[in-house]
Amino acid sequence: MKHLQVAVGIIRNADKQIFLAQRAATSYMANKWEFPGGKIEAGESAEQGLIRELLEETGIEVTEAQAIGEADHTYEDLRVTLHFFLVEGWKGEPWGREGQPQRWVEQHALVADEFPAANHQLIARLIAGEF
Ligand SMILES: Nc1nc2c([nH]c(=O)n2[C@H]2C[C@H](O)[C@@H](COP(=O)(O)OP(=O)(O)OP(=O)(O)O)O2)c(=O)[nH]1
Ligand SMILES: [Mg+2]
Repeated sequence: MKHLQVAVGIIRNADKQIFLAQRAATSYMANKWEFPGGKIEAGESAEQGLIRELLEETGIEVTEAQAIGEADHTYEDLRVTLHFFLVEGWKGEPWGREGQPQRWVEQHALVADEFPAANHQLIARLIAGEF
């Protein structure tokens, strides 16, 4: 089975709102909301992948990122390991650079069911205010 290493950015502003993007209608797990990010390439660290993906997908230049854990999950035909980073410092203003719908959500108002299953445990910890 294919196994992807994925860097994921929880972009959080001073009002404790988190930036979300919606997956394309044609993608795997279509229309789910997600934290921006993507596949870590060969030779890249997780943090390097994060920085590259957030620039590609949201236009920001990450200046502060803290690793807050990993989640391993197997979907029907795909295994993913998500490397989560809390991003609280950046240059620019995030936007859906690849045309994806976007929104800011209060950390405590996140809804786990809007996300892929691999995110559910982390969403619960965010709602509980662990970070
Ligand atoms: N970006 C992101 N991916 C997630 C999350 N949760 C989750 O299960 N995934 C899965 C979906 C994908 O199968 C996998 C890789 O993400 P991706 O599709 O964004 O990869 P990418 O940006 O490199 O995509 P592409 O260049 O191939 O279009 O991780 C999440 O919160 N954010
Ligand atoms: Mg992506």
